[in-house]
Amino acid sequence: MSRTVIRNGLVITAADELLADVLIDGEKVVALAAPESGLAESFATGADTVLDATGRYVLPGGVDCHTHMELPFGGTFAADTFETGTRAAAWGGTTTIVDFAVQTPGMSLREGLDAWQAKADGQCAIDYGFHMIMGEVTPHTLKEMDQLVGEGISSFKLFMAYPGVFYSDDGQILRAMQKAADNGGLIMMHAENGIAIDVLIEQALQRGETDPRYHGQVRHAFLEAEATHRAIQLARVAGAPVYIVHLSAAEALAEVARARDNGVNAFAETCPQYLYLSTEDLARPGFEGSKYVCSTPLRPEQHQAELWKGLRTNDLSVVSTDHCPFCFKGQKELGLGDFSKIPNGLPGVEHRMDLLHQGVVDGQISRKRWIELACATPARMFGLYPRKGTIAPGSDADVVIYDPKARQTLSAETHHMNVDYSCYEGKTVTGKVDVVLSRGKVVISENTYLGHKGHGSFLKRDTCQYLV
Ligand SMILES: NC(=O)NCCC(=O)O
Ligand SMILES: [Zn+2]
Ligand SMILES: [Zn+2]
Repeated sequence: MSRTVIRNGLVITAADELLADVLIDGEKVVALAAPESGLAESFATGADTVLDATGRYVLPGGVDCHTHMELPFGGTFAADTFETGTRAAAWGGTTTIVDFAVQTPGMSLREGLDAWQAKADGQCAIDYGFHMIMGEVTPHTLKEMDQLVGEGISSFKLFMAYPGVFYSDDGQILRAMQKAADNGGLIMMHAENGIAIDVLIEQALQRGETDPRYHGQVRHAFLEAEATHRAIQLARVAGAPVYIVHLSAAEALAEVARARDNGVNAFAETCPQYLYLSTEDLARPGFEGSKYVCSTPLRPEQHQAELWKGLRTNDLSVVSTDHCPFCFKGQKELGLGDFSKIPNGLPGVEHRMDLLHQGVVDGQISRKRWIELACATPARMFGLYPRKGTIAPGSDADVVIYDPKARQTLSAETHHMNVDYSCYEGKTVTGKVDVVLSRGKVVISENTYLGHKGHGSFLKRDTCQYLV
């Protein structure tokens, strides 16, 4: 078993900031020691690796609880495999992902889960877990939910959008929520009124409105708010918690805030794209806007201030990426002449820690809140805490040494995601990952990837640890 010491850094967790040495034995953190205590020196005599973090932050590895490696969508597949996507995550200081296994209608949850386990097994650079997308709510799949919770797949995504693909109606949603209330599962909701959106898509296309910007117009903020409200009320009736994914509209946030003010276990995440990008990007000339097509869609810029506020008040509890990359060439281009055929999703798994840190630099959130949103709360929400999401004795040694002063310019030329464009091309941010450890192993150092596929292990998760 190898020993590692990280010396003299500012250790930041959701709860504390302290100058400390971090002592790691094998895959686990064993202690945090005051630099003047002498503990690190004696530990270091037997240590294989001593890392100096002077002037830098020492952070828990990021937990990205919403990614889609290899997701089939609109006749194509998300361009990152588990190998390339988890490697890119590591480059950006994320050491855990929770991806979505997919149950295709007509198949069982088990078949879907087995297929996704096979895609990920032996491929990942960092640890990974799975949520289950329920393509169909039937008596059989409802029963399977119990088994999956017991196997560490303790969260289930349902869709109020995409009729004919993943869509569940209110009765199906209620049944799944009742089941979750019983077995401790957490229902994750894609909250958009897909039936109404499909009418608006048809009408827009009939008017000849085919450009990417119309994707944002038909997926109206009111239809996100309406679905969010409905999901929360259904959850209340079922007596289950609900987690709204990829929230982008201020109106939807208001629904979550209102429910939370009334003590409801309603939670929501947003994503960096909604904090930094807008309908202006969807309206870029030519077909450039297709690079920004995702659902829920980007909103007008004024929504961003509301989302940052939600992150401060905890009406938004998590920042995930919803990483779902499609190349511009050959994939986004499937929607040339018809915005509804553009595969939905943006690349982002590599940049979440940096883009949120930019929120610290800009005075939007504190350093501890940064770690709470990106590491601790996602770990708690999805049953991984304190193994993941913090630096404490007994935690996995998933640790990032972060330079808060370094400047970097984001670009497709330099990113590691398997996609031919960057949503943030040319954007300069302050802060950069220096060193990343995954379960005690250095996987990124001196601008070099030192990890390997297969290092990442499957995480059997507990149920949600975040209920009020
Ligand atoms: N969000 C998105 O546009 N694509 C990924 C699938 C989903 O999360 O709905
Ligand atoms: Zn979704
Ligand atoms: Zn998603």
